This record gives sequence, C-alpha cells and structure tokens, in this order.
Amino acid sequence: MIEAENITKVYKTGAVEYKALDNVSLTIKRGEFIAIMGPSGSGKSTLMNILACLDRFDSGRYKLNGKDITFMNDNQLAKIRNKEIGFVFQNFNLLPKLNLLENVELPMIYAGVGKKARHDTAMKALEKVKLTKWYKHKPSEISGGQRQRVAIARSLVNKPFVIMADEPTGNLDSAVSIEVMHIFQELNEDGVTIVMVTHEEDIARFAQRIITVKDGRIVSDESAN
Ligand SMILES: Nc1ncnc2c1ncn2[C@@H]1O[C@H](COP(=O)(O)OP(=O)(O)OP(=O)(O)O)[C@@H](O)[C@H]1O
Repeated sequence: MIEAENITKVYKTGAVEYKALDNVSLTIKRGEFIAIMGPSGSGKSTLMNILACLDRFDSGRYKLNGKDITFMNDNQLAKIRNKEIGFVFQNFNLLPKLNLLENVELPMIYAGVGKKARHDTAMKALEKVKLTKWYKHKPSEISGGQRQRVAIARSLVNKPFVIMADEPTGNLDSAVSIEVMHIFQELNEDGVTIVMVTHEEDIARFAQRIITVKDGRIVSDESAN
C-alpha cells in the first residue's frame, strides 16, 4: 500500500522558490490501476517521482508497504526502489548494446539474483509480453511498441509492489498505445498495482481510478467507470 500524507515539494532556483506539490495526500491499495492526469506543469511527474522514491519531498510523510521512507538515506531508498518499484518510461530506456533478454535481466543483476534464475525469470517476463522469440535481438531491431513491451517485461522481474509508468504511450501511435494498455490491464488482472502518468484521456480510461492534479494539488480522484 502507498500512503502519502501532506506531501509538499518546493523547487528552488537561486532565490526563486516554486511549490510544485502542495499538501498532497494519496492512498493507493495493492491491485489498483491508477492514472494521474493534469495539464502540463501541474506536478504529475513530480508526484510520480516522489511516489517512485526517485525524488525527495520537503514536508509530509510517505509509507510504502508499511515502511516509512520519509527519513531514509539514499542507499536505503535505492534498495526500496529496486525491490518495490518497476519503472516504465516514455522513451523506453533500454540499453542499445544489450539484447532484449539482457535488458530484461538488468534489475535482477542489481538485486544480486543468480544467473540461471535471472535467465528463467527474464524469459518468463518476455513470454508475458509475447516477445520470447525476439530475445536475442537488439532494441534497434524492433518497433517502438515492442520496445515498450520489453520495458514492461523488465519492470516485472523483481516482482515489484507497483509499476510506475510515466507517459508510457507518449512515443507510440494510438493502435500500439492500446496494445500496451491491454498488457497493463492483463498484468493488473494478475494483481499488479499500476500507477501511470498520462495526459491522454483515451489512455487514462484504461485505469480504474483517475486522479487529476492541477497547480500541485489533487483536484479530483474518481473511479474511471
Ligand atoms: N528540477 C526542477 N527545478 C525547478 N522547477 C521544476 C523542476 N522540475 C519541475 N519543475 C517545475 O515544477 C512544476 C511541475 O512540474 P512537473 O514536471 O511535475 O509537471 P507535469 O505535470 O509532469 O508536466 P508535463 O505534463 O509537462 O510533464 C512545473 O512548473 C515545472 O516547471
């Protein structure tokens, strides 16, 4: 479970301060599929980066699966991140010199998983996104939609509590975007918690709950159906 309470984030540029998040409270339960929407500059990525333990906040409290991460140091935070969170980015973030299998294995290398277990888990994850037969190919040899499916496979391998996806369809055309959303829905039906930032309403509709952020505050939080 994600429990964020009264989170405030201030960016300081020289003497200028900007409150990107203003007293945001949010609870996300295991198994939810959430879309975070809002205009450009409203604070969506800032919120997601904090929930993903990538960024710090200035006041408030944040508990992830019962662990209060508010005062953790960078090392502790990195461990929580690697164990509890799977990442999917707009630009896929695959390493071009590694083949698809090696890309999917990466989070397990950081987690110290042995070679055989790494291989087997990565192949299973590739099977989930229907890309096993491409496993020896490089990212440059497959399409954008396939690259995002590899990134989703990679996000799954450490069995994270939640997948955090920042504009996962931002670089994909609409037919391919829908394919990617169907994969998220299937994973969610298997019990995976998903938090996705998007500015596209058609994409947000695939979630069960839509949270709208404006000027650093949550202005609505409602069921998508
Ligand atoms: N590192 C930073 N330093 C200073 N200001 C920042 C920084 N990162 C974000 N901001 C500001 O904080 C506000 C929120 O930014 P954020 O990226 O969270 O918005 P967003 O809703 O994700 O926008 P977009 O849809 O354009 O990605 C913006 O006004 C932005 O300019």
